[in-house]
Amino acid sequence: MQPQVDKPVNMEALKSEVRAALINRKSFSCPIALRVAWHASGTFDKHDGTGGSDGATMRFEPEISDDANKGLSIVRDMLHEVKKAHPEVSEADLWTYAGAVATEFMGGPVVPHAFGRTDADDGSSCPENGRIPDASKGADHVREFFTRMGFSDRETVALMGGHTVGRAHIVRSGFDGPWTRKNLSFDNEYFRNLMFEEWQVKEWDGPLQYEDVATGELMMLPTDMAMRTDAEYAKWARAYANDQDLFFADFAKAYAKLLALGCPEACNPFNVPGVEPPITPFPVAPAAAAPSGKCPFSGAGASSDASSAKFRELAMHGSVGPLKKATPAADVHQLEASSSRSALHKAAFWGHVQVIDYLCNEVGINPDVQDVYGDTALHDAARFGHADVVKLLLAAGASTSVTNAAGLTPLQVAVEYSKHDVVALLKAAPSHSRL
Ligand code: HEM
Repeated sequence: MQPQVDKPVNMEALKSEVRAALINRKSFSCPIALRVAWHASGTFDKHDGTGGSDGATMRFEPEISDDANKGLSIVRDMLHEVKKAHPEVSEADLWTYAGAVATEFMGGPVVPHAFGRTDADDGSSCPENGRIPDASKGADHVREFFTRMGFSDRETVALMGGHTVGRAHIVRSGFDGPWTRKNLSFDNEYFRNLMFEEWQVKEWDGPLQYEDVATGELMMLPTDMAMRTDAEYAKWARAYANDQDLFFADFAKAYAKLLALGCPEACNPFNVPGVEPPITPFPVAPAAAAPSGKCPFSGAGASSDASSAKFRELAMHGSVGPLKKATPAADVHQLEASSSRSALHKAAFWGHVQVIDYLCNEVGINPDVQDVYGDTALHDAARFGHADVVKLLLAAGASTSVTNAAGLTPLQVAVEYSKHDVVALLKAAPSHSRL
């Protein structure tokens, strides 16, 4: 078990540092932080007490390679500086805390959260893969998985309301599109869309998903549709569509319960005086088996051009097909006014290899443009360990010698974030500069 530093947590500083890590001029990462905390916790099995967020086991094999967790390790890197500044907070606590406060940052309810998780040393306490529900399945599957975690139907539907923010990405899950129009705001739009819009099967060459009949711009997964077609689930989905306060109250309790599953007693936020109890009690796991230790962007500012902003957004989401279609109408070199970030920066940040290939080799975007932090696309790719992106950027002639506002070259950034593959690539790269 990782050594714990015994010092009180400065909650005010921690919250504002997490906020700055998730909401800044590079990205608005609250939705993915909400999802990471759910995936870290949603492996819990009430029958034997295995799984759950204690141990931060998503850092290790096999959990790190579970298909469901594709693309999620980036959040750990986003929180790297916060972890460094707060050695008294375990990674396991930091991930769940980030999920809880991300909800609040997006305008959602305050989610009760308590510390006390520890970090495992290795993957020996990882649950087996396949414990996160499969989006292509129906109500029976959803009920089986959430009952295994210890949730009632009402709590399950409230938790599914997490899809009111963020979107699906073909490159991560194979699905595509947002559930809501205001997908960086936490509200009950997911339930209003699900229950009051008309939905049809989307005609495309991807997996089964649904689109709204009126515009085709919104989507639902098969598991989302189960919240409408299953009578018991639909009762709660309708209630939340009609009453946002009820949704907020139920989501806060259900998500708080989720984040504390399988964790030491200190992490149970409902033990804190004044915090309302969860809707149904915590599942009691057999003691012997209990694990011991383990949004403020887009905005092409003054030079605003909707097509160019759309182009950058598609690059950010890794949607290479639509990006190609959007190219003729866009000023592909235009930088986002608020951040000086190009489409290349945005794709490099999230590791979208196909988009980088297209932008470097067909569009010809200058890879050495620096954003407001002085970072080039190579700095962003190095920070998050996107080795394949680094290779493409180097092949496109990206400079290895540009320093960012912190005085660091891409190589120094990769060393700081322990991205060993990228360090090797950058050390082997011929040193050159276009500047
Ligand atoms: C039956 C259960 C669930 C299934 C099958 C499911 C499936 C998915 C899938 C396929 C995606 C798209 C990922 C991507 O392509 O980037 C996604 C995204 C997301 N999920 Fe779920 N999910 C479930 C439950 C939940 C719960 C309980 C929460 C939170 C309380 C949640 C929060 C999110 C968020 C915020 C995103 C957007 C992430 C982003 O924008 O990067 N999901 N989910």
